[in-house]
Amino acid sequence: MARKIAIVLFNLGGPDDQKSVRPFLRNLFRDPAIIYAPAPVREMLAWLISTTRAPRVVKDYAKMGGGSPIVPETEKQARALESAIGECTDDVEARCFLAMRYWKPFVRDAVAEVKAWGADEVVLLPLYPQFSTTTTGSSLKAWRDAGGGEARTVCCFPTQPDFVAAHARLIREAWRQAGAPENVRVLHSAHGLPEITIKRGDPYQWQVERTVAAVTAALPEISDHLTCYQSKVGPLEWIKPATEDAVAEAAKDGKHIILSPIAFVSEHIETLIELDEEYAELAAERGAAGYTRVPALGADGQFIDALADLTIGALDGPLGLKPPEGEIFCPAEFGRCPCREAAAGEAGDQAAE
Ligand SMILES: C=CC1=C(C)c2cc3[nH]c(cc4nc(cc5[nH]c(cc1n2)c(C)c5CCC(=O)O)C(CCC(=O)O)=C4C)c(C)c3C=C
Ligand SMILES: [Fe+2]
Ligand SMILES: [Fe+2]
Repeated sequence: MARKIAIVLFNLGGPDDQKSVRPFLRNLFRDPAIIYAPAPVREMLAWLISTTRAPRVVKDYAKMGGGSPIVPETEKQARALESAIGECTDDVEARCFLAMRYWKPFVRDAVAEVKAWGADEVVLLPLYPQFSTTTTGSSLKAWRDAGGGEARTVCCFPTQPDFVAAHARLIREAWRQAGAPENVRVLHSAHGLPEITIKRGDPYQWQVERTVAAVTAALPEISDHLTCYQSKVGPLEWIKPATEDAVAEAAKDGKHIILSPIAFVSEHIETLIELDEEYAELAAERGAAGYTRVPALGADGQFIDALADLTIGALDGPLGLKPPEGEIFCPAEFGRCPCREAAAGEAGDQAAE
């Protein structure tokens, strides 16, 4: 009988209609991985921020048909990944389950569905290429808290070769479709984080830089690249440069901007509204020579191959968390990356043998 492999795809989730915008935001701001404050203060802040932010954000979701496309987009990735695994392995029945952190289908729903299906093996595959305590860390904790149990776990994949090649190809295609302008600057835009999160040892920014270095190396025909960070929320200092400032600066320098979402793997509010509307308008206002947005990876075949490779690699490995690509470890200052914990665990096991 074929081995039943459950692949759990984690992402942030998004409201599916107008009335779920506020509770979705409330779930997000209640997360201790997002707001570092004692529970009563956090609960109060979550209520306050979601109540005041929702009316503005509802309008943005309305432009996308009322809700976020993140679940339908992840469903497409899930079906494509099931086919890809089926093509490269015998005796395996692979099924993907969606586990969204702040809206339906929730992580606890995925735990129940995986159990009901009767999986022989479970692979946890966060759809966040770069590890952050605010995303992957929070999702894996939610999995444990919901009684998901130990499973083969992909930590992150910032330099997975097919992932990097897919990004480079989509950037090259976008540039050529824009007429291959010479005065081009590629802005690799990642979701930002508060500086305090990085100071506490979050490896996200370091990993984003590794992704951009690898993608840049695969694009020798374009020499001008910049990494920047978008979607700032709240009063804290966030990591810089802000994408907004990078767009304005590139426009001032007379550049054609190619904007690539380097840390998102599907289209959602922050690509369709922030990149396609807000920054496109800013670029036009400031007189940029052009503005071309590279699509998110979505169900791109080469990206799906990357996910299949990560899944098969995880199945070949031990239970628990597998360091990214087996060997890349974040520097010691980023102690909150679980790849360091996994490495420390293995070293301990070897010493005990
Ligand atoms: C303090 C707040 C936030 C941090 C830190 C943060 C990190 C972070 N988020 C993503 C990916 C996504 N975020 C999305 C929406 C979203 N994120 C925040 C706040 C923080 N994110 C908010 C308030 C929202 C909702 C929209 C809004 O009010 O502006 C989404 C998309 C959801 C959708 O509905 O389409 C994604 C995906 C990453 C990768 C990340 C850190 C690495
Ligand atoms: Fe976010
Ligand atoms: Fe790491």
